[in-house]
Amino acid sequence: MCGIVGIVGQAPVNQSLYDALLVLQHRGQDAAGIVTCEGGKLHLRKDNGLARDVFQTKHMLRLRGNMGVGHVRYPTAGASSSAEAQPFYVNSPHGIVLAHNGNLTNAEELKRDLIVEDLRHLNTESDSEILLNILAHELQIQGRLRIDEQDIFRAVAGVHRRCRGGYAAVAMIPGFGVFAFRDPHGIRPLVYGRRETPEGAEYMIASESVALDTSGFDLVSDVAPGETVLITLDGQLHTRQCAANPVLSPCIFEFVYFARPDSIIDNISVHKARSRMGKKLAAKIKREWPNHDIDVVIPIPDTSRTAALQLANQLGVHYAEGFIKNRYIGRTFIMPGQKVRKRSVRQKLNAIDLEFRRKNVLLVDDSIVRGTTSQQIIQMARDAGANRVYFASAAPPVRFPNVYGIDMPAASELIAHGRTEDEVARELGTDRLIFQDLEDLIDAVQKKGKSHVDRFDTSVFDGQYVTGDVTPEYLQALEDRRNDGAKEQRAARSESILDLHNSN
Ligand SMILES: O=P(O)(O)OC[C@H]1O[C@H](OP(=O)(O)OP(=O)(O)O)[C@H](O)[C@@H]1O
Ligand SMILES: NC(=O)CC[C@H](N)C(=O)O
Ligand SMILES: [Mg+2]
Repeated sequence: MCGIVGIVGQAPVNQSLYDALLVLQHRGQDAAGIVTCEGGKLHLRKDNGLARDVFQTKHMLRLRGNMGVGHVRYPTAGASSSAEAQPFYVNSPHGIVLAHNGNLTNAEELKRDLIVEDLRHLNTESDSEILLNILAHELQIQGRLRIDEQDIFRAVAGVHRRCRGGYAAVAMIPGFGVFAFRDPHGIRPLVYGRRETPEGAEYMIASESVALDTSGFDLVSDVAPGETVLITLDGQLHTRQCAANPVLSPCIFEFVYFARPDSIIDNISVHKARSRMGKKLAAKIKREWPNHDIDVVIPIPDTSRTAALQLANQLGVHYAEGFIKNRYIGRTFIMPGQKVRKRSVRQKLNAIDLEFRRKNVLLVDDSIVRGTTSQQIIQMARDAGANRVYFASAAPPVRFPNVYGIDMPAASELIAHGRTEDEVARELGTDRLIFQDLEDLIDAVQKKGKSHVDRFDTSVFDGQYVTGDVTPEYLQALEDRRNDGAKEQRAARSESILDLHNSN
């Protein structure tokens, strides 16, 4: 997953872009970048690392201009080298900058077409560079010296015709404006908001509404699937549906894990969705295990807290924070490589023994993916003196790869792949394991049928991919290319940067 942001302001936007990236950091910890536009000139700073490390005062001072685009990266294609940090830039036509969240499923085919037919050069293995070049080509064939909003809408329509997969993107053209588009299934989230200033209105487009909140922008709307939202330099907003058959099917895993709880995605509060997941899980426990002997419910910080608290309330069981999280360690799931993920769980979480000693504990997590966290946490609970250690997951077992922007490329690395729930329980070493049912998860996110979203991408749970183009051969090739071993080998090769002048 990645976080993206774009702003058209009435004053310098560097600080607001930086602030937005800080609150979107949970979506990507590998690299960060900002491009601003000052008159006809673009200023770039991007590198590997967290936003707070990538942007020093000297960089911020150079990021001048009243519009700009920012990105925090969690790689799902190519390598994690700084050459693939975003935003990407392409010189022709007009100079385009782009930041992308998601993953294209027909990247290989597009790459071939770009090189052989569109005569374009690609310098990295990133699918985002492909997306940018498709956009550039579709704009180029409009053949206009002075572009207007119709040219942009036609170019994005071309992107939708050619690209498959998940893509929420923000782009910028010097002297023109910032525009954003969401794929025809709306798989990845994207919102925009408005802020009034004495000089006039300013707009921000971002992956999550929390970025708008913290910079004082009022949420206007989600970008609809297939829609383009364009803000010209003079502050005019234009929107247009650019896809032939848009069908909103957002990724349900955003609600389970990715998004911040204080965000609202497609009109659904992530916090409330997680609370309802806790309620549903409690109902399942009451139904299937009426005589349970749970003494205490303990969440695995951070993401599971909301669901765990509700679960405890519904069961009428004591809730305790038995694990303390080191606030200086980031999210472990989105770290690159299994070795660092494993080490980080232990550095990140430590048990308070007295909450465990001689008790039957129910540990609650939002999801079990590779099992890295749960396996270690169950052992830690035993070491802390727990009598029995039960485990509940607010999501169903993750059994299938994700192809739309979450780096779960290899089925063989998923602990529940090809295993029954009992086998997973044995593998994790828990005395009892309870998974949420998929219908209950959907119901929880859908506000019990009250939401306008009537379909989600639930592929990691049921193997049904909403774009309809994901074949077993594609999944096999993805697994071969991006399993942990292959990624390690790729990381060892250094890549060259061909880009705008990058401040250092
Ligand atoms: O089964 P696994 O492969 O371990 O993945 C699942 C775990 O990873 C995530 O936590 P993470 O530490 O990334 O972030 P959090 O602090 O937001 O919970 C998620 O919340 C689970 O705890
Ligand atoms: N997680 C994402 O959204 C990744 C975006 C893009 N596919 C990349 O690897 O940089
Ligand atoms: Mg977690």
